Amino acid sequence: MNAILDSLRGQLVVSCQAYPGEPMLDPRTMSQVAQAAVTGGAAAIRAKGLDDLRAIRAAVDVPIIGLVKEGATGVYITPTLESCIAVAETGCEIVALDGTRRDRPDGLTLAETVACLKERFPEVLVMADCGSAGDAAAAQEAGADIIGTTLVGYSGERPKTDGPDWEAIDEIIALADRPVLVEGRVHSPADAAESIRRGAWGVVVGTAITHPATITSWFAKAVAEA
Ligand SMILES: CC(=O)N[C@H](C=O)[C@@H](O)[C@H](O)[C@H](O)COP(=O)(O)O
Repeated sequence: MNAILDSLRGQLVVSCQAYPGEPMLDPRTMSQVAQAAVTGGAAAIRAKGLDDLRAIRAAVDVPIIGLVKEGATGVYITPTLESCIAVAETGCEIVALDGTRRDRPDGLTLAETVACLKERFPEVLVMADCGSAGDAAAAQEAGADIIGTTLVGYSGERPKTDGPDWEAIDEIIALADRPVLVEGRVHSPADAAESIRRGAWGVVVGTAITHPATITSWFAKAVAEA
């Protein structure tokens, strides 16, 4: 078993991301958030953007799942081979990329993208962010090392549930012959634990740990409705 994959087994990964226009969109801030997450028990960090990735690489020793976002619709998570290479060059152990069956903007297939990235960075692992069980099956075939449920509810194939889409998650875990990281709307420790109980290799939590504006809105809504 690969040592990086081994280190993620049964573990929590924390996604540290801020979005355009937000005050926390700053590499130093994100590296501090990542350090705090590691202190709290994160076995790895997921992060986006080359500047954030470099700052986080300098601040933490745990594995990093890196990505870039190019736009916010369609295929936008590390969508091209060029963007995958740029992420790998920051020193990430794992490159996360769109793992759906949609056309990629550079015209390459997922299999071609994975093969070219691995030829250049043989040690790097590839996490395919999938939107359905169909995507997961295709991503395995294409050579991804890790299947992520990241895009379930965002790619048009599945409705966006309030919490994790357990039906899709169960299907993906049942068909996968390699590690599945449950990611997407895991909003509580109970959801995170449930992911592991259902057979996830690990679980990735973003918003509920690292996005104070959203967390605050949950509390503000509850207080307003009290
Ligand atoms: C769909 C998409 O673009 N997801 C992104 C992937 O990196 C991030 O915006 C999410 O925060 C991340 O997946 C973690 O999920 P959640 O924040 O729900 O715990």
